[in-house]
Amino acid sequence: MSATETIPVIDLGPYLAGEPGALDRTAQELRFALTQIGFYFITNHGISPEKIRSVFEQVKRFHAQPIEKKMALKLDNHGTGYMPMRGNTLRTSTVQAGTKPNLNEAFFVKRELPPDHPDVLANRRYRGPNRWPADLPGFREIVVDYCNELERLVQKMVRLYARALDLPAVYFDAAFQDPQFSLRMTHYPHQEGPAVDEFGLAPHTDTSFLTLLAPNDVAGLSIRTQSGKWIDAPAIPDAYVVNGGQMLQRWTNDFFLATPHRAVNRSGGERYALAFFCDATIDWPIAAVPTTVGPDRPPKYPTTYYTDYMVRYQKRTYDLLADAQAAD
Ligand SMILES: O=C(O)CCC(=O)C(=O)O
Ligand SMILES: [Fe+2]
Repeated sequence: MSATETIPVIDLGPYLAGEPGALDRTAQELRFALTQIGFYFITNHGISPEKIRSVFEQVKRFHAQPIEKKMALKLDNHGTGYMPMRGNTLRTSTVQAGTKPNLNEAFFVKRELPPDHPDVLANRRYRGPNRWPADLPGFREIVVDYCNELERLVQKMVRLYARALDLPAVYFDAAFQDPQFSLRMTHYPHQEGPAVDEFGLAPHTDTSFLTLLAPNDVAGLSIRTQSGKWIDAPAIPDAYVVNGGQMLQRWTNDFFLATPHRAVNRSGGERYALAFFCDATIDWPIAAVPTTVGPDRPPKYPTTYYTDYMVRYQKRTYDLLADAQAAD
């Protein structure tokens, strides 16, 4: 298989260990991955398999609750809480029109903010309090700890992004000091039959700067390569799958890709997924970095802000679904 039809594997070990030369060498691999494929695996990322396993256990535990318990935490306009099966108003396809509602249910958590945080008191959009299940002791601690760990990993990874863009290594440090993130804990039931327009998660691109998908024992993710071919992501033990989204395209003037992908569970059993979507600090202006613009390459996007963008994105995908239902 050619290099652009394969998801590359990037070993973060040497870079994270501070080996001389590893930063730039790894950044070159990242540059290839994000300009040619838009997806890559990372190994030796420092997140222990036990920790990952314990979060998967919590996801399973969450979704095993009775529907009334889950509905009590129904998704709010901060994007936190529970989204029921086929009730997917927020993540219908932005890539392929006319698909049925997604066959998954998901629970969303953002950064844990104290109840007296000014943004919480002001009811600032996307800065609301998390909606925790009342009867699952330990759930919150495990999930918050996992988010904290991934946040720290992203803060190390953005140095690779900076070097991959020929910028000083610390270029993104300030922007990612207090990153805006969302952890999506998804349950995909087994799907029967060959329905072509029904997906666990329909073809889409993420909105994020980067998404970290936890190592999954159950296959189901496919990505659309630049040649237009859908390829299945292999399950590589302990390796995260990483991809860029629409914000990364804006940061890089389309130099880095936001590759369409989808999920279908035909494993015969349940499938769970943990997607951590990460962006810069909520107020950071998102504009093409200097090395991606020039006289022959004007900026393609106006300066973007997370809140405005997400409000518009959610409205657009919601309207898409409303239109699709009206047409039924
Ligand atoms: O289930 C997966 O493997 C992919 C999930 C995904 O693409 C998403 O949540 O945005
Ligand atoms: Fe995705």
